[in-house]
Amino acid sequence: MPNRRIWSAPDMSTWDYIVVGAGSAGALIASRLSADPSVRVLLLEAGLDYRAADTPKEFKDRTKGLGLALEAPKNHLNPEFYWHNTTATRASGQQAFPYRRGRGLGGSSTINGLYAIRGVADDFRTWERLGAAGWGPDTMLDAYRAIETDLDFGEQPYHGATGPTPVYREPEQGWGGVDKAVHEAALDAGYPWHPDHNAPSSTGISPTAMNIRNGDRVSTNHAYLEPTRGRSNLTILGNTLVDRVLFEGDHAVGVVDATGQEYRARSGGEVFLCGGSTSSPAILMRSGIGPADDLRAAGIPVRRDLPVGRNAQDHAVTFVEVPVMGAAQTSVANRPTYILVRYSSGIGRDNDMMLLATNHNYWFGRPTAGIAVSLEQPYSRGHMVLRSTDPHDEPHFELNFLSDERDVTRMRDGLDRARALIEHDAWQRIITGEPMSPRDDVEMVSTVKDTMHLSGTARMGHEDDPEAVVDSDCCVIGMKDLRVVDASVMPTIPSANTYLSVLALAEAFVDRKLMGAQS
Ligand SMILES: Cc1cc2nc3c(=O)[nH]c(=O)nc-3n(C[C@H](O)[C@H](O)[C@H](O)COP(=O)(O)OP(=O)(O)OC[C@H]3O[C@@H](n4cnc5c(N)ncnc54)[C@H](O)[C@@H]3O)c2cc1C
Repeated sequence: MPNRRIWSAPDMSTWDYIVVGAGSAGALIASRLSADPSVRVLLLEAGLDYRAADTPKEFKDRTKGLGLALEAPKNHLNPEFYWHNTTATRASGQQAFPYRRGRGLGGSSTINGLYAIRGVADDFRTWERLGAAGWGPDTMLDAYRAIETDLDFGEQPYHGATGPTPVYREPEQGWGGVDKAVHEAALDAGYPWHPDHNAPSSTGISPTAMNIRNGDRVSTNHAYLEPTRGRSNLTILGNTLVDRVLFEGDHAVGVVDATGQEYRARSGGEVFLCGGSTSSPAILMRSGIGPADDLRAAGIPVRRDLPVGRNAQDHAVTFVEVPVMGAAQTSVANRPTYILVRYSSGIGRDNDMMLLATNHNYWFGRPTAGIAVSLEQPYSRGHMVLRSTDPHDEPHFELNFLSDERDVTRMRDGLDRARALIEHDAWQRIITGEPMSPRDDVEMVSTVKDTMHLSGTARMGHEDDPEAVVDSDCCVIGMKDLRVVDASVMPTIPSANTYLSVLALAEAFVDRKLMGAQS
């Protein structure tokens, strides 16, 4: 696809805001900030700049993009839309594995699985408790409302009806046979039904919401950049791989890309890193901001000793796989899952566990169906390894899944719950063979997978907190005019797939910044 730039020879001298990364958070922020015609915004993106209507067909589809990303080898993936060399070792004893991120306008929102699930109030009470002042449940609820048009429950006071991102749930007629079996079995097991998992305090069985309209993906390129990219004060530059931040003293004054090209902010302007939880910490480290020992080992002069790349969290997932009749595997658009079950284990906060109906495992190249067990509030923590100072060298992550005994206990219990559901008559009507699942904890650890929801690698917190990288205004601690605003700054991963929470975080950040500018 050609790299289309609709601007002509912008004045590159100075900018009020330089936003690095046109993904989920970056697209929203650039779009909202450029609503003020008096400021000049530069949005730099490593991947393609393209019009939303040119999104490849496989990513518009509500099923295929997800399947392709999960386990497919590199040559099955549309090369322009992924970062290919980021890797992660999920758990002790496992091999390093490609860890997928989206590249190009929309970032991961162009390739993700479209689950549109909010975190729970308890998540944001925890953020505040960990020092993220002002990031509590009320702030996040306002932001969730602002970003969405809920197509099913938009009239409810806790939903939005005019935001850029549509949220849709497939009615029961469209579910697969496995979705229906999970629904029936879970009801009989005593899990409550709630038609809207995004309603405050909801728990139990719900249809999974998706950010689609008329069956098609709505990425941040569609929702935020397409309507605003014609603004004369917003310049989007694709194919621009940012290497590091430029400083004068403690002030960030711009960035430099991998070719050596510099982009400068005007005096008092700012740099926002929105490269996502794999890239923003790497840019910080290449800029001399990170754990001092790691920086010295990489030969990078230390500008500021901060725990960048630590605190890495993702939702770990294991499976009970079951051979089922072909007819039970089909659903509208052949999507693998329309039903989930959330519950509280008693070990974590509210809704710390999730079971996902899986109509088919074509993703993994196997003919089975089953139930995925997802640990929504891990206690285990991982970290980033910067491979080199070359910006083309993507980082590696040691995720350390199930390294905390509380995670092992909950995952073991989750597998038991999934196996119990499969004993139900509803399953016995569709099952054609023996269920398969990890036989013991060792097998569980050796087969656990990630969900590509990496968060927390530049954690928000109080500026005196030795574990914090940014303060509650997302400013890098000890530096000036430099902020990180993306999944990296989440103090703990929310108890849900991360996309809506990243958008809400970016939305709340812009509100906070604009309020600050007025006061
Ligand atoms: C395959 C996959 C499936 C997922 N499924 C779901 C799901 O179903 N539901 C859900 O809620 N969440 C899902 N997620 C997670 C969710 O999409 C992410 O948490 C969220 O989109 C992250 O937003 P972000 O802004 O932090 O980063 P991103 O959206 O990844 O944006 C980062 C942007 O920065 C750019 N960038 C990075 N480095 C540089 C650099 N050096 N210079 C210039 N640009 C740079 C990138 O190319 C990208 O465009 C999935 C993620 C993946 C990868």
